[in-house]
Amino acid sequence: MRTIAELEAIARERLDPAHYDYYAGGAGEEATLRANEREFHDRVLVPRVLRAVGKHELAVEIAGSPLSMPILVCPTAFHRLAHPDGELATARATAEAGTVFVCSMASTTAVEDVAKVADVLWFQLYFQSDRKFTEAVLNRAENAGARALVVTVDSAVRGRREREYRNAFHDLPPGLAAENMRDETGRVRDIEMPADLTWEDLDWLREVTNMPMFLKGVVHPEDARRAVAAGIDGIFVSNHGGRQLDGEISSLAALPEIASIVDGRVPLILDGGVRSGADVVKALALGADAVGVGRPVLWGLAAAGQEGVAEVLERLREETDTALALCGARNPGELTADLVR
Ligand SMILES: Cc1cc2nc3c(=O)[nH]c(=O)nc-3n(C[C@H](O)[C@H](O)[C@H](O)COP(=O)(O)O)c2cc1C
Ligand SMILES: CCCCC(=O)C(=O)O
Repeated sequence: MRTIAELEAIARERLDPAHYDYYAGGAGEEATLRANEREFHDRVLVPRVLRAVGKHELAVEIAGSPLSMPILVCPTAFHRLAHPDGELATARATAEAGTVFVCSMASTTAVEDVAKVADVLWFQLYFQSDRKFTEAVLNRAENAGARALVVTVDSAVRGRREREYRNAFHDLPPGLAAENMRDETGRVRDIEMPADLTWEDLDWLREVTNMPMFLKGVVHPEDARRAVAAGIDGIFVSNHGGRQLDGEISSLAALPEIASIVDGRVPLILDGGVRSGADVVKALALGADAVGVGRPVLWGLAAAGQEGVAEVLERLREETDTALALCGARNPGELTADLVR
């Protein structure tokens, strides 16, 4: 199995440089993008020994969805830029790995088609000010079989991504479209960033869907507290892979305080900078119930389609399995904060 770094190198050769930059890049000077990975390296594991870990397991359940391992695939836009099979390839590999695929609102394959090949499907939403349209998209996802809604809240406006400006990357190539943005006339709408979204709108969202609802992009402990009070079903502790607010706290650094405030009342998913099984174990030890991966999946997809995504997910599974046992834990729930310094 190739490493994630090897797959990224292949992806970089294969991709149009503007598309590689779109995937790889972050906002501003990319300080937060780098901090996400650095934060994992700056923390070390202090494993326990002699704990009879011969029978250990990785499966977890999050908001009623079964995951064969505490790793899910984050929503990322435009998979058909990476590979002609696009989201279908990613969803198939994720189903094979037995975990959750979060379909982006900005997928280049309609959520109904993704649902046909996915196993456990969640749907990510950018709230649109046209509520009728927003409700219609949610109905499409729910009717297709999505089992949870992930509302992205870290994107009141789009982050300033210098690589996109430099490459003048504004549009998808001909033939590709954000298929969930088609209205009843078949026209594809532009995706609006939800600048005026408030907690009250979340109440409305909960009325129009039965899916459990996650907030994605929370890093302030007070927002986590408020989310729990508002009856939210789970939180993605995330800075959008460093693509929104440059200078923002790394997601791993934000996690412990949020875990302490939430205190197990709702599941926490950490994303941003997860690149190895040791990273997964560190995040779980510091309070995450699962982690999400974004770019590694895109590198696998661009390098080798469905096979490449499968390679990334299997590598992360095997590394996590090894790291868990070497830390003296028999399941993700046995990973505790004292294992990380
Ligand atoms: C190319 C790309 C596109 C993304 N598109 C979305 C999106 O459509 N919706 C969303 O909520 N997050 C999106 N994200 C953020 C990811 O869901 C996730 O938070 C981030 O990639 C995690 O960091 P990592 O790439 O270091 O694993 C995107 C990230 C990347 C790299
Ligand atoms: C309009 C699509 C936005 C995708 C996104 O969230 C990202 O590029 O980070």
